[in-house]
Amino acid sequence: MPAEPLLRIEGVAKRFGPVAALDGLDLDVAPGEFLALLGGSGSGKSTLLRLVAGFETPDSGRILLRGEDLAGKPPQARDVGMVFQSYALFPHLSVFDNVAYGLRREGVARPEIARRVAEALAMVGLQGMERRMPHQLSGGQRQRVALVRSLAKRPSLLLLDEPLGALDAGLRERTGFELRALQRRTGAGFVMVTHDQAEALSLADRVAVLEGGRLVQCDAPRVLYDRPATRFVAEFLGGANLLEGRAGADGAVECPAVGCTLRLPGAAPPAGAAVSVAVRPERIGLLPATDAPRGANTAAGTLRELAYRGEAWVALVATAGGQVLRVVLPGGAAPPPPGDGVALAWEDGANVVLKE
Ligand SMILES: Nc1ncnc2c1ncn2[C@@H]1O[C@H](COP(=O)(O)OP(=O)(O)OP(=O)(O)O)[C@@H](O)[C@H]1O
Repeated sequence: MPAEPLLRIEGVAKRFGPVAALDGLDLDVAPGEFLALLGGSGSGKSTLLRLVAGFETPDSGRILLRGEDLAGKPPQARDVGMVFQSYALFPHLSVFDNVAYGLRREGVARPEIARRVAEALAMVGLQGMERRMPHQLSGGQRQRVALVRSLAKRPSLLLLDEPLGALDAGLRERTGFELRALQRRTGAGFVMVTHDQAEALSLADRVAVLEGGRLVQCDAPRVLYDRPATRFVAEFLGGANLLEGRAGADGAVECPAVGCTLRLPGAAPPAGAAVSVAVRPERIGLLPATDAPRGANTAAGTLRELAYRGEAWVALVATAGGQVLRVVLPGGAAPPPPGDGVALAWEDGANVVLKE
């Protein structure tokens, strides 16, 4: 992280009556960084964007853009653009006029407006569509117009609130890639709200996970996925299995709900300590009961449910201890039929010890 972040959020709190929408949040965004804000409904994601854009005022804390405190600065005076899920194009204005709108309001000269609009539309492959009205565009095209409209003023920070939420799955992925390319080309910092974890992981440089108005973890996608800090993050991202146990004198963790012993990577926990461990479903191998391995990180069980998803199988296995574990196998695997006895096995490195 460079010395001066593009955006710095320091201890920001915001209440709406009895609801603490944000509860003392600290977060930095580096210049040119793509940050995703991920969290469940009501976790405070939109409130955070609205505070940065200037549509709401924090109760306490500071918001700095390139070191400048934004307190008291109206939205239009901030070097910040915003894109909403609902496109929010002016229906009675052409594509050209929609993109030119903000530039005209700023008093930019006409030839410069024409140049910037053409450049903006070319960036998202919409050249030649200047005269079209919003209703003559597809959903994906409308969202691209909304995107470049918000970038026409060349803000150093772009806030995006569920920008892909209204698009269907195929278009969502393609527009996501375009968004990413656009971000790289403009060099602007992007902060995107989403509650789609796959979208956050695939597009962002870092993902900030919010829970109840607090930041629970902010890391690169791979780190967040492989090393979730808390139970919430582990469950929210990829539906990890949560195993509870107690450390023995040898450092191994007995897990009665599964009927297994866990061997942890790294330093052994003190004897008697309660330990929570996350194990990703795709890190667990599934074998016929006849090939059951012995020792740590193995469990016996019965295959309860099996679902084919094309690129993967999802299996639910009721373990000897009673807890049901979720296992994801590659689509090319040939799992046994439901009802069969199975054995599960995973490596030490798959055991991620959670802080809380
Ligand atoms: N203007 C408002 N008046 C009253 N309560 C509000 C207002 N705006 C937000 N809240 C409350 O603050 C909390 C956080 O809301 P926010 O919209 O930031 O969540 P979110 O994470 O964006 O949720 P979603 O994913 O559902 O959009 C919620 O409990 C919400 O009901």
